[in-house]
Amino acid sequence: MKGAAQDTPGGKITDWVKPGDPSGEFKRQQSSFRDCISREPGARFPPEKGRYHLYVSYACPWATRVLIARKLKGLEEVISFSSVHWHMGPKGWRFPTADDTDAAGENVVPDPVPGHEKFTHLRDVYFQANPQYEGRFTVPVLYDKKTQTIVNNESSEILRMFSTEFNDLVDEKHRTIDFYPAHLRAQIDETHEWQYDLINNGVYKSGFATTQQAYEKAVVALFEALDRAEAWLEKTAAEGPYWFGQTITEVDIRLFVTIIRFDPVYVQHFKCNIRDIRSGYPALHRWMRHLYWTVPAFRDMTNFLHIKNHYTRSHPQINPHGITPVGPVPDILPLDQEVVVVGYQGKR
Ligand SMILES: N[C@@H](CCC(=O)N[C@@H](CS)C(=O)NCC(=O)O)C(=O)O
Repeated sequence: MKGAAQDTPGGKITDWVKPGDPSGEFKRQQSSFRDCISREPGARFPPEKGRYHLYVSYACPWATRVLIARKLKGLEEVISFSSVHWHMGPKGWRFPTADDTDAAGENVVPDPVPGHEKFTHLRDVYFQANPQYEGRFTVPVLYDKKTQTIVNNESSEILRMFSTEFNDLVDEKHRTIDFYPAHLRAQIDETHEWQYDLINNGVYKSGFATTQQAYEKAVVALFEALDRAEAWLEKTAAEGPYWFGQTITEVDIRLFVTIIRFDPVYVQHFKCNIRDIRSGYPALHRWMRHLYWTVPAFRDMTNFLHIKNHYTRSHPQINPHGITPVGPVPDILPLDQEVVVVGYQGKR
């Protein structure tokens, strides 16, 4: 049986750093399913109401990117979704059961796709799509119910598909929303380049490092990138409230999901503690709270219960007893509550 002798075909699920790799550095694998839903005539996966299902975890920042986009684009009736349980065990993400009472949230349900009644773990979906699959069983997964396969499991690509490919199926108001508008593409690409590696993935590189050197390299680079983000938001505050002025773009969505997890989880669990957001980065803090408190898609798709429990109880190599810290209290401050800034003077 698949996975009987080991957690994944490549090793244990908690092997975030390859065993024996002396660098101690976390290296993220490439996503494997890279097909696209496309409006082009004759496309293998055309946009169609009710055809696709999105598997996510509320805990996961990559998955939350596409959940936010789905809602902002008014795709609730077009693409169904469900969330796995927040706990990731030796077999990876599992579907909640009727006995689970500790994972409240919209659509936190057993696999709802017809024909999947016996599926207990997300890995079952991966093996249905490819019985020889050898990669990690990650969320998000965009699944095609019609051909019973995975279309794509790379959040940045799913996010982009949601922005444009379903426009014929949504109303006028949502059709004009474009997270990757032509006039900003070059700037968006350039911003993704440093934010992905240093911030979105930087928190993981910091937290999963198994040598002091690998950790320090990642955490220092992460905070330099946060300084850069802070400087940009400070400089452009008058044009805001979003990263590029008046329009929500991919950059807001992709950066938000990391920054919202920062104080509740990354500061302590991933040792990203040179500063925190609330007392160290006033402009980022304001930008994040504005999105959370004034744009419902951001707030509705943020589930702190799943976020805090997942990280602290699914990484025994970091937190062997699985104790979830109570603070910070609250998880996010109110919109109008400014904090006296400590530490941040533009340099460490
Ligand atoms: N490149 C992927 C990364 C997704 C990813 O790493 N998801 C994590 C959760 S935050 C996951 O499912 N990990 C399970 C595993 O690696 O076993 C994307 O952006 O879609």
